[in-house]
Amino acid sequence: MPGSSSANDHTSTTIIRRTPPYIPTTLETVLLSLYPSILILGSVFALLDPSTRAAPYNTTTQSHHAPETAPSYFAKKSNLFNVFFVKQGWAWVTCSYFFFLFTHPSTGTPFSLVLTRRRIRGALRWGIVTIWWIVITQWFFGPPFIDRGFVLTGGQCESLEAAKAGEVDMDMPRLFVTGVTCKAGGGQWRGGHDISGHVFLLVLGSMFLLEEVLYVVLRSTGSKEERTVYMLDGAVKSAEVEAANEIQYGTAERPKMWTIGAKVALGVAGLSIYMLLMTAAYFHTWLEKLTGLLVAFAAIFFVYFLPRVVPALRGIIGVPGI
Ligand SMILES: CCCCCCCCCCCCCCCC(=O)SCCNC(=O)CCNC(=O)[C@H](O)C(C)(C)COP(=O)(O)O
Ligand SMILES: Nc1ncnc2c1ncn2[C@@H]1O[C@H](COP(=O)(O)O)[C@@H](OP(=O)(O)O)[C@H]1O
Repeated sequence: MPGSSSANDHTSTTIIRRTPPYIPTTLETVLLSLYPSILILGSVFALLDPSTRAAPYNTTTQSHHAPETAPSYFAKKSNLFNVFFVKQGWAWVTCSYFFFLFTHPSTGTPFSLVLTRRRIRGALRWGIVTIWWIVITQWFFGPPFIDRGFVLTGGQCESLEAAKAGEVDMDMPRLFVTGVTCKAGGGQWRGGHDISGHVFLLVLGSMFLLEEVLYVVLRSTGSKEERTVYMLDGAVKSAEVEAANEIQYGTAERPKMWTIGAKVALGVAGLSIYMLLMTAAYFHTWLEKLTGLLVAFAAIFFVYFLPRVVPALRGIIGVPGI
């Protein structure tokens, strides 16, 4: 019967009611509410903090006007965390994840390049979120989704100097230019809805790392955090029923689960969450932050929730730690 599973003994039948797979676990509920809370916290801070309110704000670039008048170090685009961490964000997520994947004892022999089932499935999940990151921020058969959305909602590249001099047809940039090439050419990217690329990348990258690392570590420390899945016959079971054969360790010889790889990945996720707070406080409108969040959550839903409901997808990309 969907929604339950039963265990028999000689005298009675115990019905175990399991939470449906599409309902987030306690950990996921905490994570899913953490992100909107951070965005609200940062935005409310910007509304209330006197120095942030007083600092001139440029609605075209969605940032504080000039570095000299920025209300904090983190309100400057040139801050080192932005330049070396967020602007290279996917490289940090990728490197820390593969370091974790190839050094954690639960996925295979640490520091060996042997491709176990868990490693292959982990790499596939990374591949899907990476394709999503590319489509949204880098390239989607031409300009990425963020730039296409900007143009579709009425935005364009305004190159005032060149237009004044009669050197450009103002309709051409509207069709062909991306946000990056527009700004690099001295134009102003204005008029449309600019989904926050920072919010998108920071939410996607950190939630990906947390989903991948926390379940592996919690599972191996015997946590009660249970994920459920639909089986092919519609029964709801614990995801554990599909766990790959693994070595059973005695208590004394159990390998360390909080490995350096797990700590580095959680460090990257933690710094991403801090930078998300800074982005929420000093950049973008409420709506741009919200759309960045929703576009990131779409991939998280596909990779971590849908496989629990669709066995065929789970058979390909699996569930972290299983
Ligand atoms: C079914 C699964 C199939 C699996 C196959 C998947 C194959 C995918 C291969 C693709 C290779 C990608 C390799 C990725 C490695 C890297 O990360 S290298 C690139 C590093 N670059 C970054 O990290 C840039 C991050 N920055 C941004 O995205 C943007 O600057 C921004 C933060 C979104 C802000 O944008 P602005 O325009 O500056 O506002
Ligand atoms: N936390 C942060 N720290 C510094 N700059 C940030 C930031 N969040 C956003 N920005 C800047 O605000 C602009 C819009 O960001 P996004 O659309 O990616 O959210 C980008 O400017 P540039 O494109 O001029 O670098 C980006 O660098």
